[in-house]
Amino acid sequence: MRNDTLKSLRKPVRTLIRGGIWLGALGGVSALVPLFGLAALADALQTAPPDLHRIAILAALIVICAVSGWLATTLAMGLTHLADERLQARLRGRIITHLGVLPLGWFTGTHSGIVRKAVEDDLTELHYLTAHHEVERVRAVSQPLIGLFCLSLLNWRLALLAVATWPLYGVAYLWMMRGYRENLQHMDRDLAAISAAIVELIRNIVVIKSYRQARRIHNDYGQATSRFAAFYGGWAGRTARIEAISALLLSVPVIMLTSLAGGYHLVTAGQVTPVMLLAEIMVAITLPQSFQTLHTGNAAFKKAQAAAERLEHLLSLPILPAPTHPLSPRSAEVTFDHVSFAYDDGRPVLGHISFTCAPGTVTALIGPSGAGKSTLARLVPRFYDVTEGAIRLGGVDVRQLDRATLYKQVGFVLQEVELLHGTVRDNIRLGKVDAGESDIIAAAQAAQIDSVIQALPQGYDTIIGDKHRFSGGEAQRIALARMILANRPILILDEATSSADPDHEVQIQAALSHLARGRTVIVIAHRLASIVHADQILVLAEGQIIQKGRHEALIAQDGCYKDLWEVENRAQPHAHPAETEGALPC
Ligand SMILES: Nc1ncnc2c1ncn2[C@@H]1O[C@H](COP(=O)(O)OP(=O)(O)OP(=O)(O)O)[C@@H](O)[C@H]1O
Repeated sequence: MRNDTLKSLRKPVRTLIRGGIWLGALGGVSALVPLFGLAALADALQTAPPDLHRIAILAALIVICAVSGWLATTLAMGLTHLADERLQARLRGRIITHLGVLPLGWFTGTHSGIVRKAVEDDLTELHYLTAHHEVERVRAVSQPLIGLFCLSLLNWRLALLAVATWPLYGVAYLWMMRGYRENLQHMDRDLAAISAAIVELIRNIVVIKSYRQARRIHNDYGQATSRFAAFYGGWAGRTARIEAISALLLSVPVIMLTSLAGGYHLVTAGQVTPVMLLAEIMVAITLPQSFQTLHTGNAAFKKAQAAAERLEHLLSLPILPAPTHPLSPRSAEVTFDHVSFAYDDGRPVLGHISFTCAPGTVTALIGPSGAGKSTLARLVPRFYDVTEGAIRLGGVDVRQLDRATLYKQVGFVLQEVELLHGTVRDNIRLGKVDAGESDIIAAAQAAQIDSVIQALPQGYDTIIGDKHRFSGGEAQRIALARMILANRPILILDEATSSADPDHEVQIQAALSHLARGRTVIVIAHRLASIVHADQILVLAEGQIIQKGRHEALIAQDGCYKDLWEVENRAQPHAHPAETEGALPC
């Protein structure tokens, strides 16, 4: 299965790789000819008088074979590098295209690591395999085989002599690899424990320090590293000793000594000539390199297989289906028609939700944490597709709109405001790429952020993330300015005031009022005070709408909303949203 994945990924460049493999084999074999040629040359030089014609032919043959061997190898590498380049370009293209059609919801999870790993690490693993390993491997296999075959043509004893130390090496190698897989898994587990301790330390550093728990976390980290050191020290020590012995068995001096000792007997017994022995030595000393190449190549191959599987997984993630006959919405009305939704785990998050947002009205969603407010709001711009029912924009199912039309209709400002690395101007201009300076400034003014930007030494040219960082509330107002510029008829605002302090919240509310004017807005709110004028308030609990209506109507009836209103009014005027929310009675 693993091999199939790798094969199918590399199928488009298979011909180039095969060409590289054949040329690599040719290069490996050609590189052997000079070795035998040198031995024959030594023989020719011994004869008296020297046969100059034979010497010249041999010398020319040696040079031609050495050069053509080098050429074949270079060409082989050229072909495999070309294959790799095409494969990388193709895979990058496929990744980018696929990322472009994945549901937006996929990106809100913790998936950025997968994309980074795919684009950086996994493609690099494939690079080594495609561009280098195939040619190196075919050389590593063909050279010893042909070398030994030629030696056995001269005298089978020479071929045996060339591999005399191999059985000992084989035993040492098998000994070294005993329990390799289990030990590797053990090592992975220990390393994962160390990583977890580091991640825990970094992620929670503020909490850890403020509660003086640094020592406990250091202890966890210390124990994890000690466990790893104890295990790895034992394994690596044993392996290193055996590796040293096996390396010695394949070292040039040991091979030469063995060849000379064995060769001496063969020469004195008249079974081979000294020149034949010279050829044997030259072949024998090239063999360990082949072992080394096969050994490292095998590890690279396994890594590439795992990388191919990860890439295949990424590329096979289900995409957001595109309509075959896209339609256009007839108005900015939003309708939820018996919508149910469950994430991949299958647990129902929303059940049979129905409501309509008339064009140009504000609908507020409230409810306890985990009620499904964000999920509901994110279904409109198709972060995910509904499991049952339908969401319609201007009477058209969102699944019948092509992506460009959908995003032209629906704008969203989410909990995590994303400002890109670039100037403030460019960040606002994202809303409308051809916007002029006056439009940008007008949008920033409407979003109550212009004065903050103007006060910066570089104003709208300030690079975000370089020397300047905006506060959460400021970042949100920049995102709102962007949205004002984008001028979408339908807006989804998810907890747009959550990271603002009370002073900033007033400004954000002003920006929101400007933005909401004349648009259909669905806003997730944590403070009821900010939504008392909403045209419609939906109270959600456990994925169901439990109350619906305007503020006045809702506080006039017993229920969750009235309780919440009382809790909020009893609480300190500027309670943090989460505090009020934690006190939700429903
Ligand atoms: N990507 C996801 N995969 C699986 N379950 C999820 C995912 N996102 C949210 N959930 C679950 O769906 C339910 C509703 O979550 P959601 O974020 O929509 O609630 P919420 O009312 O917006 O909460 P909050 O006010 O805390 O943001 C929760 O049980 C949550 O654990």
